Amino acid sequence: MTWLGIPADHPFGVATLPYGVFGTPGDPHPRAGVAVGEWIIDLPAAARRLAPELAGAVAGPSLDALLAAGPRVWAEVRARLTTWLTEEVYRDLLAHALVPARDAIMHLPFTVADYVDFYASEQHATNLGRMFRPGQDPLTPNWKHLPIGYHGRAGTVVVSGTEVVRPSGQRRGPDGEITFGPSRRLDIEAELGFVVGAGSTLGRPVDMSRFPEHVFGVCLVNDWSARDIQAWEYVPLGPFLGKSFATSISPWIVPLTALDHARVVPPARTVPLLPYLDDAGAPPWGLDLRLEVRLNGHVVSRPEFAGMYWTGAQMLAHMTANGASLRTGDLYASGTVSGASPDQRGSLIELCWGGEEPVKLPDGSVRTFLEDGDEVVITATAPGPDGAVIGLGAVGGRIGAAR
Ligand SMILES: O=C(O)/C=C/C(=O)CC(=O)CC(=O)O
Ligand SMILES: [Ca+2]
Ligand SMILES: [Mg+2]
Repeated sequence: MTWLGIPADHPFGVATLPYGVFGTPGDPHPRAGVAVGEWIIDLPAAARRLAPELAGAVAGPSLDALLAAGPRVWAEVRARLTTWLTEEVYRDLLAHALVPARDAIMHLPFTVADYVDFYASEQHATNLGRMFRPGQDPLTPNWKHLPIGYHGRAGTVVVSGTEVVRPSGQRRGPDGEITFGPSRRLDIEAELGFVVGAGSTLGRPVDMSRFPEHVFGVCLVNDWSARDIQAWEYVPLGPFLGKSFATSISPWIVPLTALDHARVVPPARTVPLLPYLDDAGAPPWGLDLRLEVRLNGHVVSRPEFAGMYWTGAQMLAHMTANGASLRTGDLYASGTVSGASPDQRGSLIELCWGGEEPVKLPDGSVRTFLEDGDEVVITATAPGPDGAVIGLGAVGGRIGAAR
């Protein structure tokens, strides 16, 4: 219980304590904050007064120093925050560092080093395979042997709320004609992002068991995708301009430790895995996260992360299996979270089946792909201790007309 008087089921209760970077109209300089209820704890201000030895780790205009500080410092900061919020003696001492969340302007929380996107949902991969590669096996032969991924564009990762300008590019029309112009099949992908804190040494693979030592936390990701540009350009080297124009992330990074109660055993593996990916009997890293995707305020999908075939720990091990090193600020996303039922699909191309089955919204409007002015918001929650709800906040973005 906290003296702040937050309802037990608040998604940003004391069991969550996510980290972000904020400014206020009165004090716009970006600084680290922790969301709790309807408040943000100004982390540098709190540390200066209550924990000067931690001030260096939470200083600066981003979370970069905290990410780099490593798991011992992450645990220490979180323990202090919990003490400050639950022990009455800190009420007056912390008061100066509390800022109303409604006043905050949120910034990109960390410097994105590399950005990798995986493809970990069997249902999504199957659905896309059917649409993009009709007549072939929807799952490629490698799919159950390794978590497929590609390197995306770190420099165009943007914070929730940033306008997404409709991309232009080459596309092939139904008659085979090649034209250049604004995408006509602009889509979303609802994903979970893993934020790397502590880096690793070049040449040394990172074992699955080291996942919590390197991954600081998670955020929500919308991997905006121009399906017409993608379909024409991606053979044989994979996604390029169809996805690099913008990738939105939620402003609050939920620490991995806040998801302890959400850990579940991932789906049964139907193909034997090589030792570096074999997680049978290992501490499970499936995550019971419930996502919601809203288009112009209407829920269009409720994907469940627990059904993802590959876990964040396996993705980390695979990403470094060749000796590639991790850097502070690396972001890797799960791939689109899609479930087995049609109302659990994490992209519009699946929800409208390539345009054949338009989605009807309760306000009478109909969508296949995104129109200018459309707004997409993805939220998620997970179970916490003692019935608490762990919120991941939201990632939202509105489509602006092509420039
Ligand atoms: O199957 C394909 O050719 C394409 C798949 C995607 O566009 C999905 C992608 O970015 C990975 C993912 O989000 O699962
Ligand atoms: Ca994706
Ligand atoms: Mg993208």
